Amino acid sequence: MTVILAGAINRQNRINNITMYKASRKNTNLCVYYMVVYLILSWGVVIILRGIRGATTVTTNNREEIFECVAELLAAILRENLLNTEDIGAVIFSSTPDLNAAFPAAGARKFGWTQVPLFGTQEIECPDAPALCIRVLILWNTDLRQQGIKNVYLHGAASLRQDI
Ligand SMILES: O=C(O)C(=O)C[C@]1(C(=O)O)C=C[C@@H](O)C=C1
Repeated sequence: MTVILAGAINRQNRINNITMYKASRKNTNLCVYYMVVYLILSWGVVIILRGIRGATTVTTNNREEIFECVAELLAAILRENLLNTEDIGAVIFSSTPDLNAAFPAAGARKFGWTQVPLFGTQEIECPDAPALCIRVLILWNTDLRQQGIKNVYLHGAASLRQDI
């Protein structure tokens, strides 16, 4: 009686093991299948952090004018690059030493970039460079190549980088 019972349990164990093995094989196959589909769909789509440069000048060290010019510059960069602000990693502004009436970052917030990390700094005083100048570097997560980036230089800053 005991021998018959032990034989039956052994047989059941073997069946259970085979069933579990088949189930795990099926799961592995499914995983491989999903990985292959994912790789095919994402083929060639690589998101990289790239920089968009821009600069503009104001005519006086005036808060409202700084805000207006920052808004104008950011709007132009958005338009040229079809930017989605969700994809912006961070934005760095610089102002020439003659500009202290307002932070360009405050202008960017007024423009609507409330969730974008913003930072400002002072540009070095270079005698040959345009005065009253606000520069920006936008760090953008994009699948574009460097040549696809449109940099925007407005007003007195238009002469700064004629090569790009
Ligand atoms: O692109 C500008 O805004 C410039 O003034 C040019 C330049 C450069 O030589 O690349 C010079 C100084 C700035 O800090 C950033 C860039």
